[in-house]
Amino acid sequence: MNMDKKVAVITGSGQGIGKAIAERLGKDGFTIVISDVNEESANRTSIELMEKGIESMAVQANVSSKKEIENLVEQTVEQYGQLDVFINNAGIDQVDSILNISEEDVQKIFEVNVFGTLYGIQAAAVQMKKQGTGGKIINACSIAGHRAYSLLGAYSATKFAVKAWTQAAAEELASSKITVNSYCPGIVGTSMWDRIDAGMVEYMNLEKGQAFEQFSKSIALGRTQEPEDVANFVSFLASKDSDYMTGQSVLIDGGILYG
Ligand SMILES: NC(=O)c1ccc[n+]([C@@H]2O[C@H](COP(=O)([O-])OP(=O)(O)OC[C@H]3O[C@@H](n4cnc5c(N)ncnc54)[C@H](O)[C@@H]3O)[C@@H](O)[C@H]2O)c1
Ligand SMILES: CC(=O)[C@H](C)O
Repeated sequence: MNMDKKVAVITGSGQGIGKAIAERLGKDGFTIVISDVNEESANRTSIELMEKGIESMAVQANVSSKKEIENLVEQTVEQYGQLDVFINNAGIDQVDSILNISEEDVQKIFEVNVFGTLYGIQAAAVQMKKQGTGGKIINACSIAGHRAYSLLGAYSATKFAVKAWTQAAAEELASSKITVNSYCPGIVGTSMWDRIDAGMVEYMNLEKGQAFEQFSKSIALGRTQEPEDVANFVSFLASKDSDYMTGQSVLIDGGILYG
């Protein structure tokens, strides 16, 4: 174990954007803790990183359990002695109309996207304050945290909440030299968009892939986003170069929304 190396935890990093962030931060020199509710994908991704020469371990954790997130931080510190960057990347989607959405579904998406992000901020901040070394907490927001989309009402509400956590936590933790920022991707071709497309085409009577295609037309740069496009920006947020930035939820969407 190299105690000079910084340690980053990424939730929901068994696949998709989280996995790309893990790979990028590993290349940047971080020791990486892969965490996911899906134990198999977490283990597989961690092994892939180690095969690339990146120091890594996997911890299965469901972000909607405060206890499991506290345990994730404990295991990280037990293994590597410190926590420098905590990325609340895990999130789930949901496609439904405002009139149809059920209490159970709203509860479920808020438990993961809103409560889960809060538990991550809390557990990471407690450890970083104990260390007295400062740190960086980074959250997954979205274009849907800047404007709400029809059929994505509950999802959008959760991402507005992530933006609120980011601002409040940034103010409260600044005196401990802990910064809190969010990345707000646009349309990234992961399994999340496969599910959103499937849900939307059913509602709108379209063919498979057409909802993704229609949304993608709004991207000024003319291509959909790769997980690596997001990871490149998160690399900056996790680095010293972002030290003077806090409380921001930054659009990284190829030019869909401006502001
Ligand atoms: N894909 C996009 O276009 C897009 C755009 C903007 C924001 N985002 C956000 O980026 C993040 C990652 O999205 P993605 O596209 O990679 O999604 P994805 O569905 O491909 O991957 C999400 C990962 O999170 C894990 N996960 C789900 N629920 C969990 C829980 N309760 N606890 C721990 N892990 C859990 C899944 O097992 C999976 O590995 C999400 O927060 C999402 O809202 C995605
Ligand atoms: C999934 C997501 O956050 C946007 C709407 O693409």
